[in-house]
Amino acid sequence: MSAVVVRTPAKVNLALMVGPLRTDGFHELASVYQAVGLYDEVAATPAPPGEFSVRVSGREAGKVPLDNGNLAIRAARLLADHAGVDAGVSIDITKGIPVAGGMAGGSSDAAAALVACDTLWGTNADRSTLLALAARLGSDVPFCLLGGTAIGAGHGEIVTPALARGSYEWVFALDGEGMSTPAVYARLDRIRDNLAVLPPRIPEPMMSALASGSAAELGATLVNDLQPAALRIRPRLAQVLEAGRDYGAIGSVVSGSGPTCAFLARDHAHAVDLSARLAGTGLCASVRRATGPVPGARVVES
Ligand SMILES: C[C@](O)(CO)[C@H](O)COP(=O)(O)OP(=O)(O)OC[C@H]1O[C@@H](n2ccc(N)nc2=O)[C@H](O)[C@@H]1O
Ligand SMILES: Nc1ncnc2c1ncn2[C@@H]1O[C@H](COP(=O)(O)OP(=O)(O)OP(=O)(O)O)[C@@H](O)[C@H]1O
Repeated sequence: MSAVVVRTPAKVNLALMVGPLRTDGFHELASVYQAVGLYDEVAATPAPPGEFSVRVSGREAGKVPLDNGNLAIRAARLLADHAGVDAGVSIDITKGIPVAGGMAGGSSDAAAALVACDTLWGTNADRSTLLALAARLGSDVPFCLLGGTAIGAGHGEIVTPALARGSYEWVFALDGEGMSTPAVYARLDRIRDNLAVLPPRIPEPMMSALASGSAAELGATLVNDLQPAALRIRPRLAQVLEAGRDYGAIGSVVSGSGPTCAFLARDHAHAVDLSARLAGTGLCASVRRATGPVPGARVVES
């Protein structure tokens, strides 16, 4: 068989409510994820049994590990072990998702590699098996399989599609320098300073906004408990958020663990205007536009 190509999206957390630190090192979460149209492409071609390799091209390719630290390789090995196949694969990733930007780039590649290798090897794993394998690879990986708009529970790995209408116009301000997810969670713990933390809950107004499909309502309810921690680590992000609000964004929030800042625009024309104005501030490394929700990791060619 020739290459299996999978297209896989970035995510933004519309709500990221962080509960107590658990004994396994994860925080209990209540999250609303949305998949947005910034994509990586993951191509899998056959390789001799036991040989797993990865090449990376595209934006920020130099920042991505090429060894077993690459989440796509780990996903391929996990599926081979689970399915009991003596297989190998050569993986080519074309990055379009910011690296270490809080948009689940590596997680999305892991989801894509599961889907690509499952097709390449004919292992025919069912949806629940793929979701369970995804959960072992990282908290965001199951959502990257699912796509759309979904609720995340547990440490983010238990995903359920959300009742959501509408299509939303996003503008993302990228920072040149990535941020470490564990460091941002650790900073939040320091800010909280052992004060009692309630179980996380998704704010009801956000679910109503999604059910109604109103961008203005959704924009007003964007929330991220990690944002204060991300701003302490990277204070310049506060200026980026302020600039977006000044230019009329109807919602603004740090994406996941940051440093990408996400802005909701009123409509397409406003998104074009907002992205040009943000780029003009010189406060961010680059600016990208995307719509959401979009589907999760999908085979586009085989
Ligand atoms: C910030 C988010 O992107 C929001 O969706 C996710 O919570 C992070 O998901 P991820 O990058 O897939 O993270 P994982 O690889 O599962 O975990 C990396 C590290 O982040 C911290 N972590 C992650 C998820 C969670 N619920 N609590 C945590 O404290 C832990 O230190 C963990 O060791
Ligand atoms: N396929 C991959 N693509 C990008 N980074 C990867 C990949 N595999 C492993 N990594 C490593 O993971 C780190 C985090 O990168 P990633 O792009 O997944 O961050 P993120 O978008 O902030 O993640 P999240 O939003 O899930 O917390 C990178 O610094 C890199 O070392």
